[in-house]
Amino acid sequence: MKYKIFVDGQEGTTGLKIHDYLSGISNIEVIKIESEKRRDSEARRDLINEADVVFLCLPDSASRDSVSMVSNNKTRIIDASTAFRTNQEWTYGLPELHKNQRGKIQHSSRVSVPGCHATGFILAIQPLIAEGIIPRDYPASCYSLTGYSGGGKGLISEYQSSNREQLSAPRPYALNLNHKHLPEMQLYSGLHAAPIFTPIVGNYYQGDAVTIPLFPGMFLKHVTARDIQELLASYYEEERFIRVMPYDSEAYLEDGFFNLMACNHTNYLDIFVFGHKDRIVLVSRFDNLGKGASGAAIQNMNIMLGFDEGAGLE
Ligand SMILES: NC(=O)C1=CN([C@@H]2O[C@H](COP(=O)(O)OP(=O)(O)OC[C@H]3O[C@@H](n4cnc5c(N)ncnc54)[C@H](OP(=O)(O)O)[C@@H]3O)[C@@H](O)[C@H]2O)C=CC1
Ligand SMILES: CC(=O)N[C@@H](CCC(=O)OP(=O)(O)O)C(=O)O
Repeated sequence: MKYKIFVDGQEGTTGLKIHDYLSGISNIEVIKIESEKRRDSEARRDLINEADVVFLCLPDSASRDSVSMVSNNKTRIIDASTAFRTNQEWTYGLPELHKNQRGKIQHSSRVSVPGCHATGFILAIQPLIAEGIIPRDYPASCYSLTGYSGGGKGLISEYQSSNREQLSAPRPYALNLNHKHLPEMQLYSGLHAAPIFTPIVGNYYQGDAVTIPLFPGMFLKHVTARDIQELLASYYEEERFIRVMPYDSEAYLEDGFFNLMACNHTNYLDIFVFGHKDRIVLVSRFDNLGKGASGAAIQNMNIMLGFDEGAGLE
């Protein structure tokens, strides 16, 4: 039997990339909406209820509308928006989070795809909190360097159609310190308070690196950067898409600089541990359109339908 798959938001950045991935997967039938009807509620309602799995690649409010259109017990939803990420009736689609998270995703009919920056932050810091190294009341902070495709069609068109000089330099944003990923960063990392998070968008299409500075003097146990690398490597040893890089900071730099784009066009997330016994920096590197969005959405579908987890992704 072929599973019917519908992508609501099929002509957006995330939706188009999901279609690319779906074209490499067997045992599915992709059902599409006529282009001119893609915002027509009745046409969307019909396809949503016909499909076995629906990807929502929409703004939050449109995602909520689509979920309210489901009128059967069969349709399973994978939502790329922020709308349901901390909703306890939904499953957070980060299979590597805990040993039992993959099983929850497999049996869930409502799965929320994590935000790109949140993915990088949580995967790097959560094991250290769970292992009792970083205290839950640690005053965490992080910044993220991201390509402009993370901002969807609007930001892509701004970068590609304008020659305003200020777009050539990296631009910090969310300086109100209320970025929409903070609630999920706090909830799934296990921290008591959200981190101070300042993302920075650069004049390149895709690729994201989340950097977390840490002071070992504030930890609950005496550990060095090398110990942290060993702990993370062991925590993610069996994970196919999480690669914890060996501790040897200089080896990862190209002429002294870090390459933000080395995970592009893959579903990998690489974790680096830099530093020593006094100062540590964790860096998560990934493709914001891969493990940060569409790749993660496909990985969740594969788990939910019992497919090979890497189907279409490798
Ligand atoms: N880009 C990224 O890296 C990531 C994006 N996300 C999330 O995924 C979701 C989609 O983002 P992205 O693909 O980047 O956004 P885009 O702006 O590129 O695409 C949004 C899509 O939603 C459609 N849409 C907008 N409003 C409505 C509406 N009222 N009814 C029906 N369709 C509507 C648009 O239709 P139309 O074709 O007519 O414009 C378009 O296809 C967002 O929630 C975003 O936060 C998550 C992780 C990363
Ligand atoms: C450059 C840019 O604007 N990036 C987006 C992140 C996109 C993403 O992962 O987040 P959502 O799934 O929550 O949309 C931002 O920082 O808001």
